[in-house]
Amino acid sequence: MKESLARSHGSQCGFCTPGFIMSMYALLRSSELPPTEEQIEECLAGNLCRCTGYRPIIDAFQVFAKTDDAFYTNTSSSDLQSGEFLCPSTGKPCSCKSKGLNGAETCKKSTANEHNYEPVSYSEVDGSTYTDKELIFPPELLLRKLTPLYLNGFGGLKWFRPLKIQHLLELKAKFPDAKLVVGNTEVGIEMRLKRIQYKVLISVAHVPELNVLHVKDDGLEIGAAVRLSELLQMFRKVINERAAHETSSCKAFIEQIKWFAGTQIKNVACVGGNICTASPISDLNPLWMAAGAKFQIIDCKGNIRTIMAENFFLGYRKVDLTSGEILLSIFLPWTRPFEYVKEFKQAHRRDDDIAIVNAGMRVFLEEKGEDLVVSDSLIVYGGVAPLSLSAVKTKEFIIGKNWDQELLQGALKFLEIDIFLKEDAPGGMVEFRKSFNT
Ligand SMILES: NC(=O)C1=CN([C@@H]2O[C@H](COP(=O)(O)OP(=O)(O)OC[C@H]3O[C@@H](n4cnc5c(N)ncnc54)[C@H](O)[C@@H]3O)[C@@H](O)[C@H]2O)C=CC1
Ligand SMILES: O=c1[nH]c(=O)c2nc[nH]c2[nH]1
Repeated sequence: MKESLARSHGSQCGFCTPGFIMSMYALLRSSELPPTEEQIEECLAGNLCRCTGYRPIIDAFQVFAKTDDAFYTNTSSSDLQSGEFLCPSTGKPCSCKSKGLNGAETCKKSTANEHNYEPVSYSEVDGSTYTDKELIFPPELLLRKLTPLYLNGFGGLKWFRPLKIQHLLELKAKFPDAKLVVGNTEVGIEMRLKRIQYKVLISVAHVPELNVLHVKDDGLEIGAAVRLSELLQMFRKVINERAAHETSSCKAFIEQIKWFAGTQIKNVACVGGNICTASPISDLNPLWMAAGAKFQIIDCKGNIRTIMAENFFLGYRKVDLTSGEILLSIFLPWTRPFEYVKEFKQAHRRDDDIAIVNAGMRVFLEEKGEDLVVSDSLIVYGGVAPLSLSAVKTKEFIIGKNWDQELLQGALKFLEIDIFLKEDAPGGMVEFRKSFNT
């Protein structure tokens, strides 16, 4: 990997290089099959480079991708004699496949070779020529039995790691202002950069009730501590297994999680942390609201109440949770036939960037004679107010109307009323942001 990156001029100042290598290494080590080009791009999305640009870096790693060699030549794979190998660098049948990585005998016909560039073929780098494969992850760490933790830090800081919900609720009763933490992607920033001092921290990452991921008849139950990578995996699974009309929300979430953050962040950031932070530009909260999700909340005594996501967000980073309560789980209903959910995000850059404006939208249509009539809907915008904002008047306007161009033109007018940005609105770029709303 390092060699390929260097030969492709994918490293300049070198600062980002170890990160790129480790992301690629993690992908190769954890993939049973050669990764696709898309997976390679996805795994690098959390790494930033400010010197070379991404093209040479992507090029360097694409040699590890599973591709059909015939794409690069005029010869189709079916023209090849059985057992013949098509060299990815020359596009001609050759035997370079069987040679070693250090390359004395690798195919030398490439024109690129004149510039001392010898691309390595997948068979040489997928590890099949090595017998002693490295372990993906030390199994003893995976198998290690977790124990509850109680640690004391500087300045009287207390850190707890309960493993049972009952223990968590007892801690919450004893320390109502304790800060829960899972991925630490928000709390860490608050403590380090904003210098906020929390006296008591409770890691809820390993509480089983907060990690459930259940496929039910009417939807998906998602524990508040479920990491976004796990959720993404589950969404991908259910869209393959369930009727297409049921998973419109899941598809919208998949698309939005793609641009949420890099893999490293998605591996640790949890669903509940994103909801409870209630950031006005949260990428997922408009979707939970639009998709009709319900939140289950548990108090210190174990009482559970349910609230629609739509009613959970009260103001700037303010949610409907008392100090003794925590978010337990989220219920995402399957969509019905003629019910559609869509996501939207505009940022300065596609990968790894905070939204300027984002949205989640749902419409449920009913057949009335020849027409399709809007029976229910919810349109929610982020980045336009102190909280994820539901376009209430637009919803009222479109319900009961035929799904056509006239409805669209009328709805756009109501959106301008619902999503009103003052000239001095926090976040700036008012005209730019207005242009996305409609
Ligand atoms: N595109 C986006 O929208 C992105 C959002 N994020 C982050 O996603 C984060 C979520 O991930 P983590 O790192 O796990 O958050 P975290 O561990 O830093 O916790 C975030 C907040 O959620 C609270 N919290 C966590 N679980 C809770 C629960 N079950 N009940 C009540 N409150 C709870 C914590 O006390 C804390 O205030 C958000 O806080 C946000 O900053 C990160 C990257 C991109
Ligand atoms: O709502 C959020 N959106 C983001 O893009 C983000 N990045 C860090 N923390 C974040 N919170």
